[in-house]
Amino acid sequence: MLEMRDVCVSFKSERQEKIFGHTRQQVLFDISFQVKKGICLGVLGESGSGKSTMGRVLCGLLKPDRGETILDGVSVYGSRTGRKNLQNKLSVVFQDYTTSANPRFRIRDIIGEGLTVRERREEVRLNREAETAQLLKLVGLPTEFEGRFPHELSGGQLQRVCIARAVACRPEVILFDEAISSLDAHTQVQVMDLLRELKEKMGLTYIFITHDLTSVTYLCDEVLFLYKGRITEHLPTGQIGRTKDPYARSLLESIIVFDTKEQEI
Ligand SMILES: Nc1ncnc2c1ncn2[C@@H]1O[C@H](COP(=O)(O)OP(=O)(O)OP(=O)(O)O)[C@@H](O)[C@H]1O
Repeated sequence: MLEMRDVCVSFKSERQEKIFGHTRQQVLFDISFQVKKGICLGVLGESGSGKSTMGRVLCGLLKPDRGETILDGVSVYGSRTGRKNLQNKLSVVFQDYTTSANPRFRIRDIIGEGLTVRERREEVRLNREAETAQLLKLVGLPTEFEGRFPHELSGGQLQRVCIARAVACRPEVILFDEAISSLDAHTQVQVMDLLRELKEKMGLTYIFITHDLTSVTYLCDEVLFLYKGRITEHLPTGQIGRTKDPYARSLLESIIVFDTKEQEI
């Protein structure tokens, strides 16, 4: 189980007052929630609400000012063991697949980064060729792609490679930060179907950060709303219509308006 307890984050503000020292802008306020194993938790909020900052705390990249992230009972920032535990169990897929895949690497080397993590953790030597072929198959890509460079793939195909890299180290949790946002609608659905399938097959837990309500309803079991750095609601996706969160309400209303117009046509 993954948990955040009373997490607060602030950044140094640009408007520093020399006489009184640095001023800080707080972006996360007492964030607490739990994600059970096998659940896909959607984190939804408007731009600047703190979603990516929360993601960075979750994946070990940003130590909070206060509070804790706990994975399977071990505090992530409390000790080196905590960070190792996180590195062994959590993978990340970012939005920008073009920069998160080294353009000079062939696809087999990109997937190989994930295999290296597994080799180190399990202290084994893997048959990389066979593993790469298996992973490409798993994400629905032809095995011949292993010799290609990133620019020789479409955006959707490259994001599948990034997903293959993320699952290559056999994680328990995958954090997706706007991972499908820059894909076209059709490819988004294909990638979400793939994510669903992988989750079932591998018993994975997902944290799915997005500003898109539709993808949350398609993929997530639970949804957490962030508004100006605070959690305003955490509820099962099936109950999303009951939300009182202002951002969620505005999103829901915009969808209803869209449906009405469609009917008028
Ligand atoms: N390294 C940083 N230094 C200073 N301020 C930061 C830093 N990272 C984020 N912020 C600020 O924290 C706030 C939250 O940013 P964050 O990227 O977490 O929002 P978000 O909800 O992910 O937005 P978006 O959907 O646009 O990516 C913003 O006001 C941002 O300017």
